[in-house]
Amino acid sequence: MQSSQTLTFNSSSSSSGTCSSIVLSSPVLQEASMVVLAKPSSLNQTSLLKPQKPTSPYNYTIPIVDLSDPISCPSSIVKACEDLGFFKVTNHGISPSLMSFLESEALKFFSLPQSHKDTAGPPSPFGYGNKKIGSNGDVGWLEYLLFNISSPTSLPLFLTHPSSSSLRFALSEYTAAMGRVVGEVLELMADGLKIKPRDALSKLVVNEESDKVFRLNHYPPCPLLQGLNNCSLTGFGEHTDPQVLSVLRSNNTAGLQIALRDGSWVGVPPDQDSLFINVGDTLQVLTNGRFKSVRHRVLSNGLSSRVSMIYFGGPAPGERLAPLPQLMREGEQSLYKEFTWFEYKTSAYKTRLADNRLSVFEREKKRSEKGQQLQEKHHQLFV
Ligand SMILES: C=C1C[C@]23C[C@@]1(O)CC[C@H]2[C@@]12CC[C@H](O)[C@@](C)(C(=O)O1)[C@H]2[C@@H]3C(=O)O
Ligand SMILES: O=C(O)CCC(=O)C(=O)O
Ligand SMILES: [Fe+2]
Repeated sequence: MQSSQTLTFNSSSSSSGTCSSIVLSSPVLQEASMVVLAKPSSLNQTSLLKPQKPTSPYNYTIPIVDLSDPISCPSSIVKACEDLGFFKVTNHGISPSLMSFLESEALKFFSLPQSHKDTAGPPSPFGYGNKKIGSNGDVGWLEYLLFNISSPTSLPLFLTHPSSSSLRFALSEYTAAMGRVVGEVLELMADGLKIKPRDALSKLVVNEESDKVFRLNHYPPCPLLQGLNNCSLTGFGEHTDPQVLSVLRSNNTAGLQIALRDGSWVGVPPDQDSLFINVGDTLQVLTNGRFKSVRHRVLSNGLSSRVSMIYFGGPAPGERLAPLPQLMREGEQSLYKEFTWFEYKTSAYKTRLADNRLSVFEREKKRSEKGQQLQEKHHQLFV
């Protein structure tokens, strides 16, 4: 087993960075003994640094769905969701100026003094967060703003201040546009799945009560990492998104990776003009596992700042979630016990980022199904 050494450092002097201490474990440091450059902080036991495999991060072609091509869209959406649970959307109609306006407003916020930003946190679960993700011990090299955009009254206090009016305006324009994109993609998906009504999926996430969450992530550069080859920093650890669909837009800084079905990781080339869609756990349930929620993470090389904005389209708290009957073949059993979105969220918030949040809702396989599976395995092995 590979041993790892520890380097704890402080980068609080970086112009845009606010992260303090992390621990490195890398092949580069194999020969080094423990080097402590700064006073350890509460996060110094967390290994955020990963040795990088020397393969090209872009050795896989991400499926592209061109929204201006209504003929090919439905089937290409379904294929991408079956193969990967992830795709890139072009010609989505969102103006580049709206995307860059929100990006610059987000950067303005993240450039404020730490003490100012801290007044908008800690996230519980909404608000400003720094390095800590969720409340169960996950950490990453990032700071973020998390908003519940389902109801205007749940916006954080700092956004109601006149000095935040541009950010508030950018957020409201952008999230409204994202709501329309999610609705359109889900209708095209229903067309591709050949199910009726067309809004069978979209109606879950576009109504008044739907649970809509929005996230602005800022991954600051990490100057002390520069020059360390083959190392990367965990910005956001691996996970699946809980909702139906998530729509991500980032600046042109790399870092996002997705897991293929065989568990290998591939880098997603950044493209600030496009949107990236993740299948979430809920869509996996609605399709009875035909679509899988995609595991993804953000690793950064510490060189430049990454800004991402993600819209998470979820159902209403009381919505009962089960595979859509229109998608079930004759005799097909649901893989999941029925549950409400409220029940799923309550359970999800007790989990760590990397956990499989659907496992508690999986149905126990019937004896006959288990027997059948064993027989199939036996057949594959010995025939
Ligand atoms: C560790 C956690 C953070 C998270 C809530 C959770 O307990 C497990 C799911 C996490 C996640 C991942 C996708 C989204 O970024 C997020 C907002 C969500 O809905 O589920 C986060 C949650 C969070 O950051 O609060
Ligand atoms: O910042 C990114 O690019 C991805 C972040 C993410 O997966 C999330 O916030 O759920
Ligand atoms: Fe995510």
